[in-house]
Amino acid sequence: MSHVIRFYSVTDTCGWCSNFAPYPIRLNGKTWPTSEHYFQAQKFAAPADQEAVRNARTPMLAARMGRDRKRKLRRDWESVKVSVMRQAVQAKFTQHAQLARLLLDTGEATLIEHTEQDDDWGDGGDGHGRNMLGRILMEVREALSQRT
Ligand SMILES: Nc1c(N[C@@H]2O[C@H](COP(=O)(O)O)[C@@H](O)[C@H]2O)[nH]c(=O)[nH]c1=O
Repeated sequence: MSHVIRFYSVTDTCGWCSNFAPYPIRLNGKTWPTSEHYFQAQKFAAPADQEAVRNARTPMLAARMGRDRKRKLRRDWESVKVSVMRQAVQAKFTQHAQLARLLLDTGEATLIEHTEQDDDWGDGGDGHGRNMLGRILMEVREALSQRT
């Protein structure tokens, strides 16, 4: 029977689903300490701003910098953010074989980022959220399962 997996904190069950999990990715010719660093840095057009986020000591600090509107958000962010997240998550799971295995081992389970903090990437705590991160993880799982 298919089941539901709710994740959020890196230390919880399926914490490796979180973008804060410590798995570096290579993208755009650089190494990013976590998929969160990459995602947050892409909010900015200025290379110096991107680099500052890439160098953040923790994913939480990267998220804080990415959310700080003292840096100038790129104008098209709302229209590109889902593809940026897809790119980050895809890189994470194709560049770490052990993560690809863990994701495939979730089978047909529904993956849900469960948090009251976020009703866009997460479920909003009570299921009203869009769960975009969970959906992208399931898309990436589907793509991995079709690889030969
Ligand atoms: N909102 C949230 C987390 N959610 C994560 O934040 C990222 C999206 O960031 P943004 O689009 O800037 O809100 C994405 O990786 C999502 O999974 N995490 C956390 O520790 N704390 C938070 O409050």
